[in-house]
This record gives sequence, C-alpha cells and structure tokens, in this order.
Amino acid sequence: MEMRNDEGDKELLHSQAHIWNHIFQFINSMSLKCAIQLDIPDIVNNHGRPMSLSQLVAALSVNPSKSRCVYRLMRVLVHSGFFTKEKISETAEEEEGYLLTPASRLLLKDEPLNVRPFLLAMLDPVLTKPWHHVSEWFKNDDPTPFDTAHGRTFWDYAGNEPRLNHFFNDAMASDARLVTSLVVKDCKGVFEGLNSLVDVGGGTGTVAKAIADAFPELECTVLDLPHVVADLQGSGNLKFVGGDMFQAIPSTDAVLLKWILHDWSDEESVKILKRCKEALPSKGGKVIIIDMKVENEKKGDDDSMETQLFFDMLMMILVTGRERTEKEWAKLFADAGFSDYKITPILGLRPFLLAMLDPILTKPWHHVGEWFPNDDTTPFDTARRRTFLDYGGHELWFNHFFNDTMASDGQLVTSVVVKDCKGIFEGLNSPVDFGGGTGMVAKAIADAFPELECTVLDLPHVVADLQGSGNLTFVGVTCFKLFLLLMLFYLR
Ligand SMILES: C[S@@+](CC[C@H](N)C(=O)[O-])C[C@H]1O[C@@H](n2cnc3c(N)ncnc32)[C@H](O)[C@@H]1O
Repeated sequence: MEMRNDEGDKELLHSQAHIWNHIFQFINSMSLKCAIQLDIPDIVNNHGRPMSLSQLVAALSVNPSKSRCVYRLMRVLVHSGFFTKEKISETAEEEEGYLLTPASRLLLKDEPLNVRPFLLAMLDPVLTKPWHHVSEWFKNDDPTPFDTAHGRTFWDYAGNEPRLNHFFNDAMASDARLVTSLVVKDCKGVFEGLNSLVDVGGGTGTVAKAIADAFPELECTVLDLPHVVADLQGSGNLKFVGGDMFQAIPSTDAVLLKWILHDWSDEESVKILKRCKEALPSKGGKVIIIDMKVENEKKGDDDSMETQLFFDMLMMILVTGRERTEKEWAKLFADAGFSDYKITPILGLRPFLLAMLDPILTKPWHHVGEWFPNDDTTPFDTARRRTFLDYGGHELWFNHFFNDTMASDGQLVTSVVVKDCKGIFEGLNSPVDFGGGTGMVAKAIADAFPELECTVLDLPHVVADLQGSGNLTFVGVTCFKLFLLLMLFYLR
C-alpha cells in the first residue's frame, strides 16, 4: 500500500468530506421542503420575536415522539442560512430563539414574491424521479430523462395529469411575479409605442396581467396550450387563447417569450422564433425575451455560477432545452432571420430589489414620524438603535447582503461606464474608488485599463477578506481616516 505523508492524509480526509457533502446535498433541499410543509417560516414569523425550541415544538403540534427531532431539523436549517438564533433574554431558561433570515422571508405564505410554489414543484417526486434515470438516458435514445422515467414528454404529462399542470403553473406564476415587478418598473420603455402584445407560453397570465394593468392602452394576449388556459377568463385589455406556438402565433406588434426558449433545443427554438417573426408587422415589431444568459467564465459569486449550471442541467433533465451564452443566443436570432438584438441585464437587479424590500431596510420607514421630533441622526438609528454603517460592521449577514446589492448595481453601471465613457479614464495613473465596496466597479475598470493602478478604499469590515491582484488594491479605513485620505489625495 502506498505510504502517505501528513499532507496526503489531510488531502484524503478533505476529499472524503468533499464527497460526503456532495452526496448529502439533497438533505439541504429536503429539510427545506419539510420546513415549508410544516409551515415553520410562517410560525416563526407570526411569533414576532425570537422563538424558543419549546415554543416552536408546541406550535408545530408534532407527534410527541418526534419533539426532540425538531431541534435537529432546525440545526440544519440554521446551518444552511434559513434561520438565525438570537438570545431571548439573559434570565430565560432557554436562552436562544429562532428568527427568519432574508431567504426564509421569501418562503412566507403572505410574501407577495414568495417562491414556495417553485420549491414544492421542483422537489415533487414527479420532477425528482427523472434524476435517477440520467445515466440510463445517456445510453438510450429518449429525448429526456423525464421521458425515460415517465414514458412521455414533460408537456404531454402536464397535459394529462391535472396535479402536475396545476403545481407547475403555480411555480411559474411565483417566479413571474418576482420578475414582472422588475420588468414593469425598470423596462417601461420596452412597451412604449406598442398597441398589441402576445405572451407566448404565458402560462396562467401572471406576467401578461401585470403588463396589461401597467399599460392599459396595450392589447395583451396570452397564448398557451389548451389545457393551461382552459378555465381562464380574460378581462379588459387581456385575453387568453389556447393554441400551439409551433403552429401559429396571433398577429401582434410584439411577442413576449419568458422562460420559453430555454425549454427547447436550438432547432425547436429557431422554429418558435420564425413563428414569432411571421406574427410581427414587417417593420417595427419586436420579440421580447426574458431568459438567462450564461457566462462563459466564472464572473460574480459562486452561487450565481451554480444557479446557471443547475438550471442548464434542469433543462436537460425535464425538457429538451438548455441555458445559452450570448454567442449561442446570437446564433439563434440570426438563424431565425432576425438582423439585430439588444441585451438588457435586468435580473442582475434581483439582489437590489430584495435588499430594498428586506425588513431591515423597510423597518426605518415606519419610524420616520417618531424620528422627526427626536434627535437621532436617521430613522435607521431610531429603528435599530445604531447607525447603518455600524449595523453593517457588526452583522456579518447584513454586511454581505448589502455588499452583494451594491455589487449587483455596480455590475450594471460599470458595463455602461467602461463601454461608453472610456475618455474619463484616459491620461490617469491611479484612480481611487472611495467607498468602492467589494470592488466590482474598480475591478472592471482595472481589467479594462491595465495601465491604471486602481485602489478601493472602504471600511475595514467591507474589505477584510478581499485580495487585490495585478493593478487592483484594497485598503480598509475608518470613516474619519477615509475623510483625511480624501483630503490628502485631493491636495497631492
Ligand atoms: C417554463 S413555462 C413559462 C411560463 C411563463 N412564460 C412564465 O415565465 O411564467 C413554459 C410555458 O410554455 C407553455 N408551452 C409549452 N409548449 C407550448 C406550445 N407548443 N405552445 C404554446 N405554449 C406552450 C407551457 O404550457 C408553459 O406554460
């Protein structure tokens, strides 16, 4: 047997732990599903303050023999970031209680943007069974592992099994609510000047209804398979039509395709796009696509890269689709006969929207009236008993969540600045990004202009774990020093 040194032993144990963690990743998703089915996020939320284990057990009305298991379930969910624990009081026997995190708030029944239906759909046995058939599918000629597991296509199954049809439509509608809130708010210009719009594969009409409400002069039509729209009634400027997008799409000024083309292969997608082209006027029509753009190389955080990879696999397992890079999208458009396209990154704003609607940041709005007569600096201080920056410095999760929010906005703005405002940086040697956060903007500038020496100055807790490289440096300073440095740089 080969002899290993200490390093070899360490590597072996590390590899074993790596494999175990991958084997058991489903425990995270299944524990979360169980928490949703037991309504734990709602119960903790309704309690209104940190909820002790015994209070939770009593509220759950679990079988007495299972009481002691609740702690173990909660321990996994705390570890995976869905609950936190906070001291209830110095004197109480049970010292800590459970609280929600931003992620579990998105699972509350009353949260308008909640993703519960999506979670319950994706973890339903009908949709998890195909994952056990992937290796078998690689060797046979079935179109998808879903076909291998269930003997028919996903769309055929949904058309014949009302339970799948309903839970899938609910799941789509829950995502649609979140995305639509962004599209209607931030992309108004896309719909201006249009008289009619067809939402192709528009499901039960969540997106089309929001657009129809926001633009009352626009005639909106949802085209979907007959079993999806069978019981749906339009009203005002919204109507539902049952049909097949591969056959014909009603004539219109604009076609909307949200989460459609990623369900289909390149050949099928080109067919759909050709049907769209036929439905549009010869001049001035447009196809609006809301879908994912995959990055070729790792950009942003590990989570978003993993999301892209997971969605691409999901499209391979359930349907014949895939997630695409910009180059692959461009080829589809060209093959369908479209001469031009424009990409606007809206989902990059998702962290921004969620952050701004997080109770941490909405709570101060309830204290504005109280703040006016008192001498606190801001309503944030009144609500939280400390400043915004102090809060960020002491609450790790808030620090991260706020930095992610800033980075998501930075990504969008920088893509424009670096492309369209090159002149601003010409002739400079050493720009400093004051309060530059985690360096999203400075990194893009440093990459685009390798001759510049870029520095990010921010509070120590913000830049604590960040490593510069090449022509990018991170410097942590307190507010006061930041001010002095600002002056020094200015005087130099
Ligand atoms: C992933 S869902 C997206 C739903 C909706 N656009 C959204 O994003 O919330 C795909 C939709 O395409 C519809 N669909 C599938 N095949 C279709 C066809 N041949 N003609 C019209 N709609 C179809 C499905 O019924 C489903 O509602």
